[in-house]
Amino acid sequence: MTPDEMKKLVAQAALEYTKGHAVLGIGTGSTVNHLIDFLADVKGDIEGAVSSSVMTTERLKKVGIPVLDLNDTGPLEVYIDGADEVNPHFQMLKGGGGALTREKIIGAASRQFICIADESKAVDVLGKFPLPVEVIPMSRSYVARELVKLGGQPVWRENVVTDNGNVILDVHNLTILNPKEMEQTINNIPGVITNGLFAWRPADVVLLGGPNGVRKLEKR
Ligand SMILES: O=C(CO)[C@H](O)[C@H](O)COP(=O)(O)O
Repeated sequence: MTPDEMKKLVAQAALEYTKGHAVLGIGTGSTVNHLIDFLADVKGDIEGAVSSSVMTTERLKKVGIPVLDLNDTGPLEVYIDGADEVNPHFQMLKGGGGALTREKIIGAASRQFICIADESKAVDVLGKFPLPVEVIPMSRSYVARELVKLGGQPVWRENVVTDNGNVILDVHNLTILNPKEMEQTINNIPGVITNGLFAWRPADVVLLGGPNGVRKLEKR
């Protein structure tokens, strides 16, 4: 089974969590794209979705699902999104697709965060995948120097402008033994909008797709 087939499998399994909810929060990425394709088949049950990126907005509109403003919907019951890494505490490293800030906002505004990923994303310690940090353009070099002081090697994701008009530094070689502390420390650097650690707001349910099917991990 290819990684993409595993993503498709797990996306289909996530449909269970959309039942009974007229408004959904929808993340960004190739796994979520499969979910949107499945949602197209049940769109009669969906009033609309709050989208975490321009890419997701376009895809939702294409399949005929109305895109709603989080300011109008109020708190959401469920947010479904992928991850670049997820640890045994359901803390995630996200933002490979550059949508981390809106993803973090919708995740925070939702009662349940469902993480969908292929099983290669499950790790013991976060940080092998470079940690994305969204920064205001004028602060890029300053923030990069501060990230070096934390032991990382920031690389500017050149030619990428986020949906919020900012830039991204991908931080390599960080040892993230305490994800909550690292999330807070990086977010305290002036110029940082947010970073891709989802430690303070971990997932509530993790669905992992693998060759033997979907493994469902729920918090006790
Ligand atoms: O955080 C993200 C986008 O900003 C994605 O959820 C993450 O990069 C996983 O993507 P994919 O489903 O394509 O593997």
